[in-house]
Amino acid sequence: MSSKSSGLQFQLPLYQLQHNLVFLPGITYRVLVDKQLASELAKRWLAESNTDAISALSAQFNVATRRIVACMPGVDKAETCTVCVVTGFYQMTESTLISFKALTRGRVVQVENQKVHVDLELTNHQEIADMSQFERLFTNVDGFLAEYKNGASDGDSNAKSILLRLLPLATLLYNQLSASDVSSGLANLKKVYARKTGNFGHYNDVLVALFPFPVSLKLEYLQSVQEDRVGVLLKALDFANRVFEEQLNVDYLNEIWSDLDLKNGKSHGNLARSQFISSHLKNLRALVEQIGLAKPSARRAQDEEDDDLKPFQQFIESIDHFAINDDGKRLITKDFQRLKQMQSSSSEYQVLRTYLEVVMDMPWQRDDTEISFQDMDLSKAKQQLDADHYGMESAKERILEYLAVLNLHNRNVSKAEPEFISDDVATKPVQPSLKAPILLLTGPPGVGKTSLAKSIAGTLGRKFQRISVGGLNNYADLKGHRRTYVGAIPGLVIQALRRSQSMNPVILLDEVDKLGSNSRKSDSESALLEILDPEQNTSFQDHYLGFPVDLSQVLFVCTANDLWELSDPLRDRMEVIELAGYTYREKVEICKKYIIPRQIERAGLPNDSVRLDDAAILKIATGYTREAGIRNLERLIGAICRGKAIESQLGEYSHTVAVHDLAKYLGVPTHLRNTSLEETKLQNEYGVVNGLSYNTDGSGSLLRFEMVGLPGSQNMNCTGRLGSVLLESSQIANTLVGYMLHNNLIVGTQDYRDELLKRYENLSVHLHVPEGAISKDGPSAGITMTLCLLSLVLQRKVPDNLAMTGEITLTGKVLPIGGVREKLLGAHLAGKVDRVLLPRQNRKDVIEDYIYNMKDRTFAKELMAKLLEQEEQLLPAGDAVFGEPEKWVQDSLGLEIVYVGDFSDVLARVWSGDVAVSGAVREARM
Ligand SMILES: Nc1ncnc2c1ncn2[C@@H]1O[C@H](COP(=O)(O)OP(=O)(O)OP(=O)(O)O)[C@@H](O)[C@H]1O
Repeated sequence: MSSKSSGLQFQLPLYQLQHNLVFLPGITYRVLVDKQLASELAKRWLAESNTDAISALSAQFNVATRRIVACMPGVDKAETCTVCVVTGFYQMTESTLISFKALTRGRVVQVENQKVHVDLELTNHQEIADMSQFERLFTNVDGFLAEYKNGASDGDSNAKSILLRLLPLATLLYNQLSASDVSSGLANLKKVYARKTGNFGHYNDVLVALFPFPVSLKLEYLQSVQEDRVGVLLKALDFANRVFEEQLNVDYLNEIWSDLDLKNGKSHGNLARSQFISSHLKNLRALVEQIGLAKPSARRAQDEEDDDLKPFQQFIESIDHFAINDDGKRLITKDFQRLKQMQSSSSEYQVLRTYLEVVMDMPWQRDDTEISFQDMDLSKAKQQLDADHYGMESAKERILEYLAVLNLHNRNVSKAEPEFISDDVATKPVQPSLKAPILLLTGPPGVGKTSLAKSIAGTLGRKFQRISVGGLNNYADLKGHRRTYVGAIPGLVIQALRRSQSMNPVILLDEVDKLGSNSRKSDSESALLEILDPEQNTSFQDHYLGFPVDLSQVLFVCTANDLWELSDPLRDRMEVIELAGYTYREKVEICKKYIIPRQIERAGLPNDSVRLDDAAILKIATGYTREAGIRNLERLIGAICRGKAIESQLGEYSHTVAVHDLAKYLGVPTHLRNTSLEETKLQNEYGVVNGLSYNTDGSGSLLRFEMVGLPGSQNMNCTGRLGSVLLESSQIANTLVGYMLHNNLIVGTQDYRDELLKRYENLSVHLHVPEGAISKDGPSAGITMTLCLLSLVLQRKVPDNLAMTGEITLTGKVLPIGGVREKLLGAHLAGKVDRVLLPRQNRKDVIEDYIYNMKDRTFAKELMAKLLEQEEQLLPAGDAVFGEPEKWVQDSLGLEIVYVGDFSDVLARVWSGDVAVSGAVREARM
């Protein structure tokens, strides 16, 4: 310190200042001190206050109080301290406010046991030769304060000054320099320095204390020896002047601001500016906090915010290890940087945060983890499929084939040498992509499509996710909404991956045939095509994520009720596995083996506590439900089990449920007796024929065609929501019957033929197909309609135990139709019918169905080859056949199949030869 030591040495109590505090003589400082620390300090002062040294010191500085303390600046091994007198001591709730009036500097001689031995500086003499730095400082301060103030009051008119206010340093300085005591102090000093001569020691101390110089400068000034002190001060002034003239110069700032446009282009200029502003605000906050202006709560909020972003930060730091597309990595990192700059209260912050949360929550594979495939034991997979599902042998076989293929794929993938893209990324092996075929399970509702898909996931040990795509109208549902939309979310596929927390789950796309309304169908379908196409789905673009995602490890399984509702491109991408409905016998078996045990468990009853006999199950299947699948059946069994659960708690309990108990649990059956096919009292049943239909839900059913004749002239009126193809069939029927009558093709006397023709010519008919709620279409009612009309003209009843299906041509030829399996099942489920007329060419379908249901698959395939070979020989002759497949249908469905090649066959079979046509109907072709 002073080269001239005062020789006045004192031992004073020590108060260690915080690191950012430097006390300079001539100023009174108020400091908040922890309550406990303050009381310890007070004790020390009191203990020391009666010493002679303190009395002498009080006298020296002419202070009344004897509470004198040496305040040490917060640096290691400080050489100088400030000797202060405590002028105030105010107890507050949480802390104590102490006022220190700084008296003089003291050179630290020794520090010991909370006491400091100091050599006091008694004089502080400083003269200044050149006052220009001081003048410059005051001019700069005045100019700065005015400019800053202008910006605050001018509104938008003074854009330059607003820029100034963006600078944290400017705001900080303005806050400090415009504080009332500082500004009045500076104004007084200005006057003092205007005198230009004299001892400025005391004023220099006050100037340094008042002016917001950096703490390091203040410390240097405090510790400097008297001779050097002016030099240090001038250095500080020069520093401050340069800050005002360069950093806080409005024109200079304006240049930087305009530069943002030049560097980033006009379109990105705004973004750059907003970043500029937000970074300044952030810096400002940090600065304000640093000097202790920010409230502790604000500080805490900032800390919390940083903590809040920590998981994102960690994710970004390790992003290179995740199997995320390079574009994606870049985008995510950029978005995170943007998030950091944003105000947490802004709405965009929330949107971006949610986005990053979604991205982070995706089950990204780590690049360094190798995908390991376990070889699947196919016999175990078969066991599991058998354990989960009854019957459906062919479907299970196809699934096993599929699993075997998958297994081979996986083996090849794990054996394949990892490819390396280039030397610089050589550490990242590229996983060869797996192109698994996509399965499509079709069939009526409740036949086990969903549960089969679940079993596949189970056998593969993969997670299972179901996405119902039925009714999806919007492309964005599958592919996500762009982030610009309010409430945007990722598409269903990405959501499924996120839910399953796996990049290789089995995803079931349910009801792909019901995708979208007609007008929007192609939209959603093209999204589905992209997802299902192995070539495209390695880089699937979800709009929300905004970068490509690899879906090639996902196993997609689709379900549909009606295969033909799918567009060709979609159908072509998939391996179709058809599931048929169940016969009554199969339903009984499934009920006993699967449904009843499952429902007993769900009802919380002990095993085997509900026993339904076969007759009761059959009654439920025929009287309460008549569906192709077993969903309702299961629901009803569930109702019985719940009824039993109540009984078990009320006392009397019997395990068995017989037919007569059913009403108690299930109420009135939906089908009491099949009355729909019985005669009415109003008229003869001429013109009523049972057709067979294939419904949009993939099931088959019996459809009654009614035709009534009225006097008229060959008008035909059709009702029952018939589609255009059915209406065409009715015209064909009319023409064909007319042709047969006009050409006397019906065998009989001429009078009889004439009478038939007359009857036909004076007839107007009305064709109605009941169940008007359902729209009907398709060509397969050709023979049914023709027979209806003929039955009316001949006035001959068609047996009601007979049902038929087949397309008819104008030449009377019967053409094959689709959905044979479902139609036969529909006839079976309807009851009453025991004979079915099928087009001869549909025999191959009956053979297929027979083979489909055989348990021994190897034998089944051999048999199929044999049967098809026979069929090829038999078919051209159009012979009537009744072989093993027909016998199987008779045994399992109770239906006799009769094949017909043309309409004469139909007549022969329906009326047992009583009605015949002479000559070949084929001659009608002219
Ligand atoms: N062969 C079967 N063996 C055992 N249980 C079966 C069988 N078929 C179906 N189920 C059971 O029937 C219920 C309904 O099946 P599921 O939901 O899979 O039908 P679905 O064909 O997917 O119907 P939808 O087309 O309406 O979605 C399930 O509980 C399933 O386990």
